[in-house]
Amino acid sequence: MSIDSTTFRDAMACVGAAVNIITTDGPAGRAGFTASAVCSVTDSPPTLLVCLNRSASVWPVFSNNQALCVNTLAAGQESLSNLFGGKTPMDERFAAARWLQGETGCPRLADALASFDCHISQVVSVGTHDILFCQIVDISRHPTPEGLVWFDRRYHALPANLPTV
Ligand SMILES: NC(=O)C1=CN([C@@H]2O[C@H](COP(=O)(O)OP(=O)(O)OC[C@H]3O[C@@H](n4cnc5c(N)ncnc54)[C@H](O)[C@@H]3O)[C@@H](O)[C@H]2O)C=CC1
Ligand SMILES: Cc1cc2nc3c(=O)[nH]c(=O)nc-3n(C[C@H](O)[C@H](O)[C@H](O)COP(=O)(O)O)c2cc1C
Repeated sequence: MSIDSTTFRDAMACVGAAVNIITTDGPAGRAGFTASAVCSVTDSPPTLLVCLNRSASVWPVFSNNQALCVNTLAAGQESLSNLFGGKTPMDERFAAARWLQGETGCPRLADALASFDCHISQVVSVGTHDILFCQIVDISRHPTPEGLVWFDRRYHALPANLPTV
């Protein structure tokens, strides 16, 4: 059975995922984009993966810099996610938030739920996307996390503590 992309996307729309801003800086310059296709791979060595469409304007920058920071967004950062979700000039994207510099030199979002500073250790191309395997060199976390999930084509806030029933 062959599955068309609308059927695939409609099904994927009901698979909830965290929302992340992936940033980079280095010889090819600074860039960032929003990604929900982010996943833990292994804890030895600590590794995650990020799927990046090769047609995205940011692709050559990530491809050349070989380092990135995965900034997982918190509730309240929906507009920042939309800004990094495409079409907006890069300086405008970064002007909308406060950034620190990570160990790799990549921008770390000051108020992120968690930030994973990484070197890109391996790249595998599948269809339209590159899977970037990222070895983590530093992690920072927010003290009182309130999560954000992309589900059913919109954002949903997750409170820090669900009331007990
Ligand atoms: N993996 C990716 O490249 C993703 C891209 N997006 C893009 O963000 C925009 C808004 O997202 P939605 O309203 O959720 O759009 P949508 O209705 O096009 O997609 C629904 C779901 O399908 C998956 N998806 C969408 N485009 C994909 C792609 N090119 N390759 C692999 N999986 C894909 C994602 O899980 C997405 O949440 C769209 O333009 C979409 O293409 C969103 C999520 C993941
Ligand atoms: C919620 C959300 C999740 C996204 N997830 C991904 C993703 O996992 N991988 C990807 O390549 N693009 C993803 N995108 C689209 C990119 O953010 C967008 O293509 C990127 O900002 C590049 O756009 P540009 O070519 O206009 O710069 C997502 C967009 C949104 C709004």
